[in-house]
Amino acid sequence: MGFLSSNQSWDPVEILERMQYEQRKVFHTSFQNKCEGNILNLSANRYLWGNPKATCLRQFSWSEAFHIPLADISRMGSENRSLRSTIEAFVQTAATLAQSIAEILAENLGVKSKFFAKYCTPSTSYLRMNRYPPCPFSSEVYGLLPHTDSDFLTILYQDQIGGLQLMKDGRWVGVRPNNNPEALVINIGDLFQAFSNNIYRSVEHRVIAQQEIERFSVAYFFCPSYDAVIESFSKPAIYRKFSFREYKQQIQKDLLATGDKIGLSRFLV
Ligand SMILES: O=C(O)CCC(=O)C(=O)O
Ligand SMILES: [Fe+2]
Repeated sequence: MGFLSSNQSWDPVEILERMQYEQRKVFHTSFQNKCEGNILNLSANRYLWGNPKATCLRQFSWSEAFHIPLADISRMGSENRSLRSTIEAFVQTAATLAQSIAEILAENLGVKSKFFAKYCTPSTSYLRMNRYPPCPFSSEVYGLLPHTDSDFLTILYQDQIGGLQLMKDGRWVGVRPNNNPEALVINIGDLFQAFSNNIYRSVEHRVIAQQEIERFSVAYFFCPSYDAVIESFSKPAIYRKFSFREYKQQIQKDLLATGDKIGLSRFLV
């Protein structure tokens, strides 16, 4: 048995180191390969770069990503065996953590809910590997445009470079990389904001581009199945109830029409 088949016993630091190594390897293949090859053999090529809707530098994200529906992991072939087993190990840990945090956050609202166990599973969630290449005009362009995440919560692992910022009391604040190599960033997403009736807020965040060095991060988006209905735990509800499918479709529609995600304000009562 090789090292990679024994991932059950990897410790967390090992998983994160492996993730960084594998991520570098796949991003450092040619642009053409990433764009045209569907190299991860997903149900559709989920390689993204920049922002197709940008009409000026300020609207452009100086980054590339693989956005992986976790239901597709089983499709990843033998040429990606080590990446796949690393993602599986990462997901196993992140999924357990996300489930516990979601339950604790719900209990804190006084809700003892089976919702997350029922509707949010590893196969309904997503993994996004991000790379931010060095940017010659880093003061004029974002690494990743300001946005909120369209999920319940996000578990993010960032390397030591820095650049992530979040909006706090009307100001952008840096989320500096932690010296602890196991540190993860937990982010509340739009769905928890709706579920908690604005008690928890989906944090707006962005990534600053770096001039000299590349940066990597990996995000686990804790999402429900498409038919799950998200509804406020208390009355009167600020947002009408909606299915996750409806939410995603509305975001796509708005993105196509305006170039921007409008998000929860579409669902105000
Ligand atoms: O790279 C980061 O630090 C943030 C990534 C992020 O916000 C995302 O993938 O949604
Ligand atoms: Fe994000």
